[in-house]
Amino acid sequence: MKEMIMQNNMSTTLLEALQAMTMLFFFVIPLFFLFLLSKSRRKRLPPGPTGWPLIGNMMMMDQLTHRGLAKLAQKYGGVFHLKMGYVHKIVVSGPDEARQVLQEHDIIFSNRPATVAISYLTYDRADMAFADYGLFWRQMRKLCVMKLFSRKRAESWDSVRDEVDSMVRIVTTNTGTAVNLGELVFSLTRNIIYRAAFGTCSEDGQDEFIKIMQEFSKLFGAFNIADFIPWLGWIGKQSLNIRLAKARASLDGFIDSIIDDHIMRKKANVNGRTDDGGDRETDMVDELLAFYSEEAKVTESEDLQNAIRLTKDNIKAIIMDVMFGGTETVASAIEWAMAELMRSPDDLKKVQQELANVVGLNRKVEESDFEKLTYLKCCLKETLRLHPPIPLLLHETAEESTVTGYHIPAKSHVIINSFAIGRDKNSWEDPETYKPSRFLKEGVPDFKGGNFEFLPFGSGRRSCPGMQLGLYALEMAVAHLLLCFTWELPDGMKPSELKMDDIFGLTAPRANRLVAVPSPRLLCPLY
Ligand code: HEM
Repeated sequence: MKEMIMQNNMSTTLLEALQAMTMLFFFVIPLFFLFLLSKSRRKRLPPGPTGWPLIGNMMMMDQLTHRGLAKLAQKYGGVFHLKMGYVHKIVVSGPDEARQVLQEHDIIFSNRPATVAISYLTYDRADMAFADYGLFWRQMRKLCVMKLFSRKRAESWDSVRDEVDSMVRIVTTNTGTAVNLGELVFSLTRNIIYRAAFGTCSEDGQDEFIKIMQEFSKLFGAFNIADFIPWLGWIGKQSLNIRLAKARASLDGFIDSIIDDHIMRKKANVNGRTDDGGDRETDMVDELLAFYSEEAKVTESEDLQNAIRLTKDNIKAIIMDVMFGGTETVASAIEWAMAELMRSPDDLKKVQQELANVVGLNRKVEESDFEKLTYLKCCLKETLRLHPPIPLLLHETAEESTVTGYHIPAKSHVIINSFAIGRDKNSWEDPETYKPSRFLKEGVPDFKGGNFEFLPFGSGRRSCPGMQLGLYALEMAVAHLLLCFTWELPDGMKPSELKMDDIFGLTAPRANRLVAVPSPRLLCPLY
């Protein structure tokens, strides 16, 4: 009996062991392998700091500056990932990764991210800079490049010359005293663009317009939770909407009257002539009105006139693009160029000697002089390398893609850190040092070709359409400031004491305005 019970117990244990083994072979092990397989197949996002549930890395919001992101790139590499609420942010900080984004997969990466504020202030992306890549953007860009920024539009180039002359005149009357060069060059570029856009330089109008632009700029950068977690959009919605509506109403009030005035002149058939019958320069509003219609239209046509019709909202939005794209960028480049030279007296001496040799001290700089002003060009390139006026290029993916093997989801916000790329230690020797002579060497990257180590104007489809005009204004302004004056820092300040901090916004200008004391240098009065 005892034996029978023991035998029974043994067979039960054996049965249980068999059942356990069957479970293991047929369920647990296959499940384990399935798990491993799915893990290996799961798309691998680029590395990055671990985030919190729902908010992701939103606590790191203050690090989303060109310097903060460059620091994170040292830890996580040339492409890394952050999650801000529901939004994937992909940060590109290496030249090879930038090449993949801007060249290899450029169509996928050519959209622009737009916040609630940006969409509202650009009349639902009726402009070029914030329009997504597609037919509308393509025809709009063609129009802007051919009609607004081209070298053929001599009026814009003339306004650069005239306004540089006015600036030199102001400095001439202030020689021997400390001049706020920063303020001066900011008003120079505002005058250039304002005149190129509206054909006038009225100071009252400009003051009002600058205030409107400043409010736009603040709203573009304002934090709004709806941009990251849409269902929390009710927080602060009312006050933001009031500010947005007020800002756009001021712009409407300001530009509508200018547009109406231009339309009236066009109807009266006096376009191109002043009231007294003389020639009137055509401005950007005139150029855009040639495409005006009550309803917007865009077609595939090769012929520009059939390709696109613009409403007043389109015209207003494009004018804002030009104002934002062309003022702070050029002004901050001129101010940084002068500051770097003030801190590097040997380079300053070399450039001034070159100007004296090529131009002489008894005439103004001509456009044809620039090809011989080699060292000046090196100094400007070195400035743009260390201080790219737009330090972060903002793109968005139209569909999912990959960068260096990592998965990039559709609708990711892609930040190309041009500031970090210009200081990449694998691409540049002694990257933090201002050394213009590096550009004298053969094979050093330039921003005009397909080099991804140096991206002050971006590269590919969304690169800067105003580059030629911007460079012309930069070269003209710096060349005249250095040809016509010698410069000293105020109050006996030594070059090494000049502060070089920047601030982060749409552009990265100097944190402290550059102040310097000019002395006359020309041999005869030209101004
Ligand atoms: C030193 C001067 C300038 C610099 C460094 C500069 C730089 C840039 C950069 C980096 C971009 C973005 C590229 C990208 O997202 O990949 C850009 C775009 C743009 N820039 Fe400039 N820019 C300058 C002058 C100008 C001027 C003078 C204008 C117009 C008068 C202008 C109009 C624009 C516009 C409209 C865009 C948007 C293009 C698009 O989205 O298709 N820029 N610029």
